[in-house]
Amino acid sequence: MEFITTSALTKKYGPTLAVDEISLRVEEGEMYGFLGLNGAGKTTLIRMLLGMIRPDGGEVRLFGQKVNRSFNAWNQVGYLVETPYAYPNLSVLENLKVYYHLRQLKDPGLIDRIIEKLKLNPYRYKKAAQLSLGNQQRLGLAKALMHEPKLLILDEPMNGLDPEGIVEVRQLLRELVSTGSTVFLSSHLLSEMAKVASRVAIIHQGRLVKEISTHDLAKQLIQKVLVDTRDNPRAVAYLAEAGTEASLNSEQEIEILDEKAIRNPEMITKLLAEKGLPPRQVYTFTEDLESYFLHTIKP
Ligand SMILES: Nc1ncnc2c1ncn2[C@@H]1O[C@H](COP(=O)(O)OP(=O)(O)OP(=O)(O)O)[C@@H](O)[C@H]1O
Repeated sequence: MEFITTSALTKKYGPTLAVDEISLRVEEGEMYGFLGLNGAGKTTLIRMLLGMIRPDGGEVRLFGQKVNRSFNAWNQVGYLVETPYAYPNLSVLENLKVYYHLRQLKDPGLIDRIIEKLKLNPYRYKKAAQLSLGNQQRLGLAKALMHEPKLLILDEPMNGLDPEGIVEVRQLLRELVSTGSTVFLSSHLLSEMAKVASRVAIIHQGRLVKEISTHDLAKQLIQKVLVDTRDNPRAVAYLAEAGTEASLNSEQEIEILDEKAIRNPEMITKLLAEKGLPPRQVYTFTEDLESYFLHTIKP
């Protein structure tokens, strides 16, 4: 079953076409990524999915039902859009209680379970306004998830989280999908999307420019290993002798595009260490959305 269907969905702000005839289909059980640079139109589309703003053209259907005033399945939808906290002067617990009552929920255990799940226990009595951005984001996610919706619509859910928080939210989203939820999430971070979503729509200036499986997207991304030693020209020569093509980039770092090295960068470390040039730094680089646009989408 299609959980989200948009048909030629359009929104204008004056002369700006924020969303320009976007048609999408999200199937039940998918983790669907909505990827675009800042200002691409992600938030505008999400607001239309949630019935927060009216389209100027086209329509939205959730679970096959048209989103309008008589749409009656909001209890099956959880969402997080931009500023996550609603009541800055209330504590985390009070915020969740308000939300519990607003949603007319009937299972008091839900609040404790969601606090546990989002690791908000240490901040239970802290005012929302005093939380770090990452914990505000967790509180927003707690609200989105508390009523155990079938469909989650999340605008940049990784925003403000530290690397550890990103890994936790990533795991949480995967867990939700593995237990049958459907997730639609937006991001400007291509590498993050490639890790979580199964399919990705790429939008640019309001238009859908590509819909691609993350498996195929990963194959199209430029990856390389960057290495720094105390004598990079000599290291490049050693690598060439060993059959690994390498070159110096404009920063005079060693750049290796070889697939084997990308899969196993330790082999480079080992080889150079044996030649007396142990690397000071070895890291794998995966291009970002701007760079991907440059070689695929922009003419
Ligand atoms: N209320 C509004 N009034 C006028 N223009 C708007 C409004 N909301 C959005 N826009 C414009 O519409 C375009 C799309 O904005 P939108 O916020 O949807 O993009 P986004 O992809 O979510 O970007 P960001 O990640 O920066 O929020 C932008 O050019 C933005 O300036």
